[in-house]
Amino acid sequence: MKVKKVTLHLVGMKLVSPFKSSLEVVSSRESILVEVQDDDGIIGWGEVVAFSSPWYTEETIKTCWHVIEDFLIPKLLKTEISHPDELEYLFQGIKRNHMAKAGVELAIWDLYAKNHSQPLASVLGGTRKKIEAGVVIGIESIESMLNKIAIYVDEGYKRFKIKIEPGKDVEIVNTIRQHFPHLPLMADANSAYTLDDINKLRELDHYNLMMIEQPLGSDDIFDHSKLQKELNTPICLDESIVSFENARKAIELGSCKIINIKAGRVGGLQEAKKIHDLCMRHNIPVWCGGMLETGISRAHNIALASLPNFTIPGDISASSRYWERDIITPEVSIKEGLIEVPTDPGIGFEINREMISKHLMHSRIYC
Ligand SMILES: O=C(O)CCC(=O)C1=CC=C[C@@H](O)[C@@H]1C(=O)O
Ligand SMILES: [Mg+2]
Repeated sequence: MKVKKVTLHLVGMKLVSPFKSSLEVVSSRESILVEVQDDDGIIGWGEVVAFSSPWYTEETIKTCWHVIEDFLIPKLLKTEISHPDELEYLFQGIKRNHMAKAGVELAIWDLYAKNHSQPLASVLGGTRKKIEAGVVIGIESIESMLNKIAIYVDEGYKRFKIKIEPGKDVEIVNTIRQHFPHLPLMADANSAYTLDDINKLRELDHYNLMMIEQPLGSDDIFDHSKLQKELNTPICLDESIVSFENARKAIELGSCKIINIKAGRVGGLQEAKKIHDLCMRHNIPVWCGGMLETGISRAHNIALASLPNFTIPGDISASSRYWERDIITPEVSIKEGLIEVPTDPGIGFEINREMISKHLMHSRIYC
């Protein structure tokens, strides 16, 4: 494959309702859509999932645009590629900037799969025809969280994640458990606690949570290893796992029993696959995280989650969970809590260019 043209589209989309975690309230979302075209006119799509400000990781939409434009695209346009795994080597001189790299890498995977007339899920090694859908409820009033959970239960979701923070944790979990005693429930703290909060975190052990996601510092696998020894509830790491090497060390230290894999956070689908395989060898189940993304990244997530060790429903919900109208056709929908893995080549969804134009803030072509 020889990429002859790259187009970056910056879009801005309003969420159907604001999403609050312990770190930030997100009401609208900027995303960079990466469109690559090869010599034969075949097009692949990727998405950069960094946010506009560096609250979740250090990257932002602006840093990603800069890194992609000034460093990644010039390398890409100069190089003949036979497989997406070659990008790791091509981009190795550029430190970190995982979300920028992943945006480009995802587009190359889509292009590669379309070039081979294969669904992306198949070329990644996926084995599932359908994946189980999970949904996330941000920090809101307890009444509103209970209402939302009831609606999502009716919609068939298989796993429910709530966001927690100090002062909005045990009481909320306790109330939810009173109303939904058997709900497959987990809590994500986005690093809001320290080891000083160990008694509070121990209280959560009484509520049969599937896991507690990222309770401690985003770069702290050591304290997580201490905490996991004190808790019965499995710890799942999100922000702390930015590479295969992190995952290896976290597993060796016993810092977690579950890992949330996001292709954007780890630099792309190839690294995500490597972490998946490592976890599988160590009996660590994984699930696919979400980033309040458009249908393009959501489609990549569906393909990734079709791999065999994605045994826990991820944060992959219907397009309508976040968007009035998504930018892919058909939109992602849930039937009996399941999402079908597309069988058409590449990501298996059409891109709705009209919707992209509607939300376009800026675009640029490189060739
Ligand atoms: O449904 C989704 O897309 C997942 C939403 C979600 O939980 C998150 C999105 C982005 C950053 C975080 O707050 C977070 C997470 O930590 O997993
Ligand atoms: Mg998380």
